Amino acid sequence: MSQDEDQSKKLQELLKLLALQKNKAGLSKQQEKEFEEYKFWKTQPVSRFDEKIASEGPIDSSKKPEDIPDAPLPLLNDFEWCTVDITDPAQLEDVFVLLNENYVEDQDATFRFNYSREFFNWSLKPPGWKKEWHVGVRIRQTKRLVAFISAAPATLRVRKREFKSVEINFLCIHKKLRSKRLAPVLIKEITRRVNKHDIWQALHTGGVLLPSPVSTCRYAHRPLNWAKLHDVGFTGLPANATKTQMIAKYTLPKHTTTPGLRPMQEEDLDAVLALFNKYQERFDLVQIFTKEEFRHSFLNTDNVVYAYVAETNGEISDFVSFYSLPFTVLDNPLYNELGIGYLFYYASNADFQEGDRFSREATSKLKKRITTLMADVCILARDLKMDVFNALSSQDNTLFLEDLKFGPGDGFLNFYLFNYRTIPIAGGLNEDKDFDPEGRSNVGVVML
Ligand SMILES: CCCCCCCCCCCCCC(=O)SCCNC(=O)CCNC(=O)[C@H](O)C(C)(C)COP(=O)(O)OP(=O)(O)OC[C@H]1O[C@@H](n2cnc3c(N)ncnc32)[C@H](O)[C@@H]1OP(=O)(O)O
Repeated sequence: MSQDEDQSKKLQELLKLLALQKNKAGLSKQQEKEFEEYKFWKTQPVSRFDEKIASEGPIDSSKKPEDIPDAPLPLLNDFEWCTVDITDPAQLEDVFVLLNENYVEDQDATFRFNYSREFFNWSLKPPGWKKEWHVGVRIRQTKRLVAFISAAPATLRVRKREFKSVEINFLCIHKKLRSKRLAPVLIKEITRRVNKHDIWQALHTGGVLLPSPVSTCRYAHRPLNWAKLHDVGFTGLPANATKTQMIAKYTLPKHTTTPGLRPMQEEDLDAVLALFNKYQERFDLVQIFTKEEFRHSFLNTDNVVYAYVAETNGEISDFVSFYSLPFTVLDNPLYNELGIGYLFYYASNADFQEGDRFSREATSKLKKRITTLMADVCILARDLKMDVFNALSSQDNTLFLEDLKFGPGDGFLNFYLFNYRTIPIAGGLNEDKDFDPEGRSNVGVVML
């Protein structure tokens, strides 16, 4: 293999790994499996792939908390259930080690997601979090943590209906215990613990195809530090380009250009939340934030989340945020970490005066504003030493992805609602799975 081919293969691997972040089961292509072959999922309140959905709403609303068993399903004798108390540093460490060693890794184990304690503290403890929703399985003898699943409370809106729900995340089974049908047991246990709180719906995402996605989005990646990606051997040089040309292609301006752009502060919360709520109205699947939840998500976030506003003449016109989740680079003499930024929530009043979000006028105003804003976000991320910036085809993102040189990834992210029948929601992709700037997306929720 020539050096060029080798390097461009590495780039493909990197992009795939970036996509794996949410394409966590490591499946980059949608697999073919009939509904009846999903031994576990066919027993759950989820829609079939071919279901014609006439009306939206809960699939099973017959149960009450008192109908739900008080005890978990039994585990094999070698294992025991536990509630992981993540306020205890030693137990947080257990989760941290399990996930960093078993969650997502590329095939040659060259890179690993470098989740930090701060990241878990932030994502697992939103207001209203419950200790018992951090569920673990330990080896009875050694007490080693070998599996984990978490739920976090969230109010969702699907089209016009709001309901209490949870977001399920960080399902992880130790590599040595895979394919032993432990995942369904963990899912049933978290369901039991959530149902006990009279909550019957959940949102979750993954690369793996299950019955049935309410939406599918695609990842996009924007190199911020092409030279570093090239130096660590990730980025190949296209046959007809020089290094200088590639660096020039991805070089961003020195300074941001959105007028009045600055970090968000406590005093901004009311104005930003009002702007955000109004912006989110356009989408069909959103999380509704209380002020407290909004504060938790975007302020004092320990170098995990970065939130900015654009303020001119005392008015906040735009809000944007992104989070950091780096890779550890193993066995590389030059670098031991790759900084990775992920676009999180944003809002802009650019098209508020226009009635129809899709009109030519509205589209052009919003596209102009958020293209500048997202270029600035890339600059801010670069200044924070991030090397790549990721975004999905959700929200209004397809308006700026191409112009800002985000390349399409080969990872797709499926959104699932548990126990809620929904007519599919646009994920920002056309029939060929390319970004769709005309149709855009009606997914307004961002999952970690
Ligand atoms: C109301 C409250 C409700 C709360 C619950 C809502 C639902 C929450 C659902 C969970 C949302 C999680 C959100 C995230 O965190 S997504 C992140 C998932 N984590 C990873 O990818 C990390 C690395 N992988 C692993 O640790 C394991 O491979 C996992 C744990 C993923 C599967 O372990 P394993 O490979 O050892 O398999 P098994 O033999 O035990 O079990 C096989 C069964 O499990 C089904 N499976 C496989 N992967 C997933 C998956 N990602 N979501 C749902 N189901 C999945 C599979 O189709 C099969 O069922 P069926 O095909 O026979 O039917």
